[in-house]
Amino acid sequence: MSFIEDIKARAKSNKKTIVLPETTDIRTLKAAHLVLQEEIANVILIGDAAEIQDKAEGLDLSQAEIINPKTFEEMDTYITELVKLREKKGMTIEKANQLLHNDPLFLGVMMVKQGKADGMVAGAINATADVLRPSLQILKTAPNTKLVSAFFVMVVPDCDMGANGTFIFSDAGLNQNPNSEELAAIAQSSAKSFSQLVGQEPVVAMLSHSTYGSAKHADVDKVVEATRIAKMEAPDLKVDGELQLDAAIVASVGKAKAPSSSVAGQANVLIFPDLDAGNIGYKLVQRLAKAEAYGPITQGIAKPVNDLSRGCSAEDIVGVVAITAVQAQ
Ligand SMILES: CC(C)(COP(=O)(O)OP(=O)(O)OC[C@H]1O[C@@H](n2cnc3c(N)ncnc32)[C@H](O)[C@@H]1OP(=O)(O)O)[C@@H](O)C(=O)NCCC(=O)NCCS
Ligand SMILES: CC(=O)OP(=O)(O)O
Repeated sequence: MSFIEDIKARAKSNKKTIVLPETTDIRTLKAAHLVLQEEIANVILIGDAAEIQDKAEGLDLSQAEIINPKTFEEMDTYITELVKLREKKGMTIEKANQLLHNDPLFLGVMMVKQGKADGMVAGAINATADVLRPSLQILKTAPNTKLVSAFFVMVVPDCDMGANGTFIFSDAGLNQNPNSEELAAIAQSSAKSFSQLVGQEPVVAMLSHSTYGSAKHADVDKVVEATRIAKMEAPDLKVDGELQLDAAIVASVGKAKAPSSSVAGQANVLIFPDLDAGNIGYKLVQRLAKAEAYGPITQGIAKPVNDLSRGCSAEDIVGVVAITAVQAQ
């Protein structure tokens, strides 16, 4: 069974409700149709029912719950709750009323907060910052978590590296220039996400342009320190660095460049030194190696809200919905 078939089967076995706020986007409506047809999750769509049906011509959305902000009966409660949550940050009844009526991303996140939905997926037409900011502000980090970060599950065709071609690339979506402590936290969260989603032992490489001291620079020092912290905080985790990408995933190169490392050549969780590297890296592998790329999936957030690339397909959205449903179980 492929990675995504396994995730879909797990989602079906304990069905959750996922809200999709971007209903002016046809890929989102196609994805909703497929999610309902494959019985992966229950779906809530935000918008005007007549407009959605019009746009979704030929698609069967009869099983979706459509919520129009203008007529949503719980709106007053949501406004009061949002004010309570963000009063200290300047939220007023007027602002909450404005946001919840006019910004489906805020209404979707509040549905997750209030337990009406188990998770949200958006980002097909909104930039990552706009998708993640409401969830960071309203849902906050999960207990015992320092930092929310975002990863991609990459499934590379015809590849015997990683877990038979499956990898986590992290952080590829959220933290722009993580320091050593933050990189160590991203490594530990990503290892847990790999175990949860892929079901195999994580082998974590802290990536750099240097392997075991082959280059000298402050950027290298940051990764060396992050590796030290990750090893100290998670002594049972297979984690090593600093490693170049080839030393991390190609057995023969790993042996040549870092012969004493038990991670080199075996890594399936790749921790990038900053968001430039992570975001460019995942897009290179997706576009040139034709890998499936699911994400950005968030980790460390109190309830699952996941993002998409604006370049996503309807099938990508279905995959992220299934992953979100599994995270919610
Ligand atoms: C996500 C992002 C918008 C957060 O930015 P920000 O400037 O910190 O946003 P805000 O200051 O409005 O912070 C919102 C809240 O989230 C919290 N927060 C921000 N980043 C966080 C993180 N990584 N983990 C946990 N909480 C975080 C802040 O503490 C703040 O909480 P508060 O309002 O209760 O005090 C920003 O990190 C970003 O733009 N990242 C890059 C996204 C991107 O473009 N990716 C490339 C494409 S995938
Ligand atoms: C994840 C990502 O890069 O998102 P977008 O392509 O929408 O900027």
